[in-house]
Amino acid sequence: MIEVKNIKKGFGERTVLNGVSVTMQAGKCNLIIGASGSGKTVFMKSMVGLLVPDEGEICYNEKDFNKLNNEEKKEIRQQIGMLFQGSALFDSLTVEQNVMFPLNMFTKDTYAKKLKRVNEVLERVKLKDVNRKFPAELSGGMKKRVGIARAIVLNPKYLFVDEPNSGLDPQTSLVIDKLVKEITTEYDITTVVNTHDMNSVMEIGDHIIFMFQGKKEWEGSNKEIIFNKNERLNEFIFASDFLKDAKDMRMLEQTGKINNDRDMDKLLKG
Ligand SMILES: Nc1ncnc2c1ncn2[C@@H]1O[C@H](COP(=O)(O)OP(=O)(O)OP(=O)(O)O)[C@@H](O)[C@H]1O
Repeated sequence: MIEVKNIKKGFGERTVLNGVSVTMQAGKCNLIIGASGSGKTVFMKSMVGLLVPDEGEICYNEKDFNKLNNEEKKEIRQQIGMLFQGSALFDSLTVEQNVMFPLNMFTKDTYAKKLKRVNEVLERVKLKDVNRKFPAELSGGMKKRVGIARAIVLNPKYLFVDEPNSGLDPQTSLVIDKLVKEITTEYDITTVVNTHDMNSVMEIGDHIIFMFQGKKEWEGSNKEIIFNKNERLNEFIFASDFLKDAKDMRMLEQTGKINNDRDMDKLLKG
């Protein structure tokens, strides 16, 4: 369980996070949305311990991460998988070596055991015959899948994903979203995703946190977001492609019918 309690973080004069409190839902996809510069990345970096908040607590199982000793921090870190923007694979390492990297760092397993695990997770993300390839030889979507394989290789309890769809076409984005959602449910992971992508919000957003100027402005589910009455959130979502879907949903509510052939079942599924 991840509980964020009133965290504040600034750089010099600039306050970036201004008292954020939220509980990430266990075994669900928790999405952080908000305009560029609203503090999403700083928030995520604070949660994984890459940044130390000026005030407040980031609690894993009710213990403040920043008050743990090094050994205890290492234990939590081992339970955290991360998928960075752009996948952040090591260019000079093969796919197999990239995915094996966390196992080399955190385990003393034999090579054979590590290789077995690497192949298991590559299979899970539906990648075959890529062990010997280098990242430069892969498509953007394949790189993301390698990144996901690496993020789950240690069987994490927590998965942090920064902008999973950046640089991907809509079709590939959907595949990656689906994979993140499936893995979250299958392995009972608490997943936190930073995203700009409103399609992701509808597809995988079990719990959505809307950030505005360093504060949590709204939180709710992907069904609640459609009919929300928060002005700032509506301004944000109406500036995106989501507008069309949200308008359709409202019309459906008001008139009982929609004026185009969009797949409402798909939009409503949760
Ligand atoms: N290390 C740093 N030093 C100084 N300022 C920083 C630092 N990291 C982030 N900031 C500032 O904090 C603010 C929030 O940045 P952050 O990257 O969290 O935004 P974001 O919501 O993730 O934006 P985007 O969607 O564009 O990635 C920005 O104004 C940024 O310039």
